[in-house]
Amino acid sequence: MQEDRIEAGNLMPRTLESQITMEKTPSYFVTKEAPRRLFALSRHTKLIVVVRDPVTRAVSDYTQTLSKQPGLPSFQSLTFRNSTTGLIDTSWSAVRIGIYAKHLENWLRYFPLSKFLFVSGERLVTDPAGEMGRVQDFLGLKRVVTDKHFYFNQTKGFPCLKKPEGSTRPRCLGKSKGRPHPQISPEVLLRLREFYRPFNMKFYQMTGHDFGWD
Ligand SMILES: Nc1ncnc2c1ncn2[C@@H]1O[C@H](COP(=O)(O)OS(=O)(=O)O)[C@@H](OP(=O)(O)O)[C@H]1O
Repeated sequence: MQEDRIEAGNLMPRTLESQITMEKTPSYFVTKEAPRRLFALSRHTKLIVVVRDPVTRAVSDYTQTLSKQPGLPSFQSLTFRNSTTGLIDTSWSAVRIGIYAKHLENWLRYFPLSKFLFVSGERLVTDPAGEMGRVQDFLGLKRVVTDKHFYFNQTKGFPCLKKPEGSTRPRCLGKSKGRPHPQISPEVLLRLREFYRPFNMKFYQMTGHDFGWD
């Protein structure tokens, strides 16, 4: 389905001169054929990628799958191909997706770096208005969304919108965003952190931006 959407440009809504069409599919970033297909469809497309610490991302991904499949094996058993040697299972999608440098390499074969904006998932939580400012600048929009639009909701533990479009009431993201994560042994997290370090360094180098994950 997702691939059909990208391939069949005519399925995208028609856009007036004054409008921007946006499409959000997280899996495009990690889909091998996506850059080629998007390039064929529209080589002038601007690309926004939200990235967070790949270790936390893996745990978040696992938490999401666990909520749908309660009988899922432990995070630890899925992380390691061989627990004695500590060999990481890079075929597990929760691990593979966080190797951002590899995915970006695939995209850079078609799109120059100037077409990308990398949004920090961490800063999106600590400074949503700041990150949204960067997004609006990148898209060539007036800075309409500012800190006036956000407040920190203590119960949710995340920033929420004071007054979303078409509503008079504040709104937080849904229950599936910002769920508590299961406790994972510090040794497993450390091993994963070591695994990602060289890929993170490469990613910082490629993007010219240190995301501070180490
Ligand atoms: N404002 C606000 N409210 C709630 N959650 C927030 C917010 N900003 C960022 N986040 C983080 O977004 C994470 C979920 O986003 P995903 O990338 O998994 O979403 S998506 O399913 O790919 O669309 C989600 O991850 P988890 O904490 O693991 O649930 C959040 O940490």
